[in-house]
Amino acid sequence: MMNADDPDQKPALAAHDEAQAGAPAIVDVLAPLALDMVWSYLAPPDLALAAGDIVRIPFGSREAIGVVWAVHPPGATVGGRKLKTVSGRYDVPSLPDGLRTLLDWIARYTLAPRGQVLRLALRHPEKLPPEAPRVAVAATGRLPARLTPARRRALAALDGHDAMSRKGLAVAAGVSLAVINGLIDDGSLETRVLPDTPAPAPDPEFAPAALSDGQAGAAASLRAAVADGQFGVTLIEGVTGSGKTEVFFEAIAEALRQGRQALVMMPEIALTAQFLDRFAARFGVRPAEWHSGVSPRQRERIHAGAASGEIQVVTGARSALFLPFSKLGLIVVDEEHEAAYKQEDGVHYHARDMAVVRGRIERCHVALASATPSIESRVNAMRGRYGHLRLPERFGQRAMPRLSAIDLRKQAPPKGRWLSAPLVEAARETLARDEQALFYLNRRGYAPLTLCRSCGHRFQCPNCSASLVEHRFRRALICHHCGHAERRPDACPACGEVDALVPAGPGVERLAEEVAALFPGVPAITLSSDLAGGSERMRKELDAVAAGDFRIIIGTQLVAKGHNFPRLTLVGVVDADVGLATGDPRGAERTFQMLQQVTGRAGRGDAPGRAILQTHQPEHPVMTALLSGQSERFYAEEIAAREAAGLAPFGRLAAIIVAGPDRQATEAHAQALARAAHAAPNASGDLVVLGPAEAPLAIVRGMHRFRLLIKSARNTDLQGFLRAVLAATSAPAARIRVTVDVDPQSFF
Ligand SMILES: Nc1ncnc2c1ncn2[C@@H]1O[C@H](COP(=O)(O)OP(=O)(O)OP(=O)(O)O)[C@@H](O)[C@H]1O
Ligand SMILES: [Zn+2]
Repeated sequence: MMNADDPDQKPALAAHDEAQAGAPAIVDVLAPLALDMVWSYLAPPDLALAAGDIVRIPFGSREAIGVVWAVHPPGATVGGRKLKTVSGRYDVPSLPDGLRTLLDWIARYTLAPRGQVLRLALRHPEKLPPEAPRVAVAATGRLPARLTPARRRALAALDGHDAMSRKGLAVAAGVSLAVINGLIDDGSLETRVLPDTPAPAPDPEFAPAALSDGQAGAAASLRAAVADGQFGVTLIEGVTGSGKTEVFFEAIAEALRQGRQALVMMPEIALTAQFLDRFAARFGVRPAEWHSGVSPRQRERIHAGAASGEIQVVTGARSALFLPFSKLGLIVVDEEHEAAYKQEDGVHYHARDMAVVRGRIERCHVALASATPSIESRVNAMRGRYGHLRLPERFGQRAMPRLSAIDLRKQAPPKGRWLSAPLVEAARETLARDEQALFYLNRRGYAPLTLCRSCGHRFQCPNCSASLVEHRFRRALICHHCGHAERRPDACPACGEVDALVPAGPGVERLAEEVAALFPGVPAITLSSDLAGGSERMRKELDAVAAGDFRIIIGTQLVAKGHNFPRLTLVGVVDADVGLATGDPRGAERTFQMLQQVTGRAGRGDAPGRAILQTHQPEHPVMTALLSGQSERFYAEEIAAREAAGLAPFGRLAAIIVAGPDRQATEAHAQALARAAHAAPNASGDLVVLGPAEAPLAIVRGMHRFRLLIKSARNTDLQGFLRAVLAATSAPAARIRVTVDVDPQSFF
């Protein structure tokens, strides 16, 4: 794979190399290690290296992969040290300038070491076996010696076709492969190697939708923004079912007409799966799909295609942002408010925010779409920093779902049950009309807690300060934080009592049991992210739901947003209060968004929809805003509260998390950091240091966690301050890890 190893592939020497013959160029190479620095190497005399090239370098006693980050001007020397020489260059696309600028930017913003950030974009070139050639069979015109009925059918099925694959022909003719092979042996069919045809390109004129007036106005303004070819951001805020997808499709079509690429980001794989077919209906072919489940060969193709420009549209989760696009013309961030865009380990970056940064670097337009925008994007739009397009009504005169609440304090379900009588009644009516009902509960597994009735023992994770969640289907108690799993014992491990263990509270598996008992024989499906089988299986299940194969859906947040199930007319939220009392400063915003999204699944087809919230606090501002349809009021109050508290986007926040196996040593280091923070120069005088405090999830994976919060005004150099604090604190003891989280989203 390496150029340097391949005598036929010696690249031509660049002009300045020839002029400097004898004085090899010096390059700085960044390696994908959790370190901030680059290393200088000599370029091999026969290799003209450029910034972005992916190379192999001698590194200690081994070889490592790295990326040329800078090429020194000819004649430069480095400190008199004896430099090692780059071993070779990989024959894969190099990282384009825009992408390297983005990676440097992310490193500066998140404080993650540059080498660690590089890992987001660098794929280790893999040695894949050569691709099997695609072989087809074609008729030779010669009749076989013996013409059986099966052989006749096979030859007839080929009539009018140039060539077909052996398997395709066998299926088309309804014969076995042996029949086809016999015809090849007899000389009636010949095999042909098909040329490698490039993937068909999406066609912007394939099947444009007839847009509503509102959509058409929004689409025109986005098209103009894309055609303009400059950086800019637009927030597309449209109620659930308003047809935001059709609007951003027109922006994608414009990027394609301009000969530029488009990236469509979705918060999770379940959404990309459904998007593929909708895209194909509009543009004639599916877009490239990029996420962790894609095969290595496909990844390599997409990587190369993004770099060459041959792949024009990619849809994917967070990591698609780091593909080496060569002529990006549009980035769409769908469901921009989703917390899943924030990466919570390794490099703590927010993919929506970094999409805006990449858009600025690539000079392309960025469209953020949501029915329930984040407070940050909402404020940016209100202040005119972002364009703001609004679709206040559903497409096709469809009404928004009718919302009502059930006060669980007054209408509690029977003991050990979770569906109240009015909700069950509503579901019966829905099923009688041949429509679908969705029961929404954002809790995976059977029960969130297992208790001993005899002694009160609770099953806790041995590595985390968290309860074990019973998963009956997998016959295990599982920790949702570290993955620890154990068998559910017959006797209580604390008191030895047999048959005394009871599940407490519901998860979707338990809810499914209740549904089966209440609605015997009604086809139901439980959908949660535990579903085995990856994105293909997910796509099939979601298609089956959309086709109406199931009458009842029991689901977690996986089914709450983005999906379009035309026959779904009732959404029952089993526990609307989950997420309100967690101590998360974003709890209200998150709950509001989630409930708005999930209730928005109802009534998207011809029949009107309704949604029922089971709650213990119908007077909570989140519930009253939802029930009265006053999202504006909710946003106004949330924005005012954020402003008063100096939180984003009005102020800035960063967390420093210290984690270590020994509680005392960990806390001591957190305190040392706090002392350094109080002593560090605070030029603007507006920095506030809070903590250290034990994190709400005090132990995760056996590591004790302490957290400092640092608050500042919007224009303060928060990163500079954090850097100074880290530099002023002596290195932590072995095994203590310090993580910086700028703009934290999670407070556990
Ligand atoms: N112009 C159009 N012509 C035909 N059908 C349309 C059009 N616009 C939207 N629709 C249909 O309306 C439904 C809702 O559209 P879409 O899924 O784009 O909504 P959305 O705004 O993305 O909603 P959500 O925020 O809930 O995901 C879909 O079934 C879509 O096919
Ligand atoms: Zn655990």
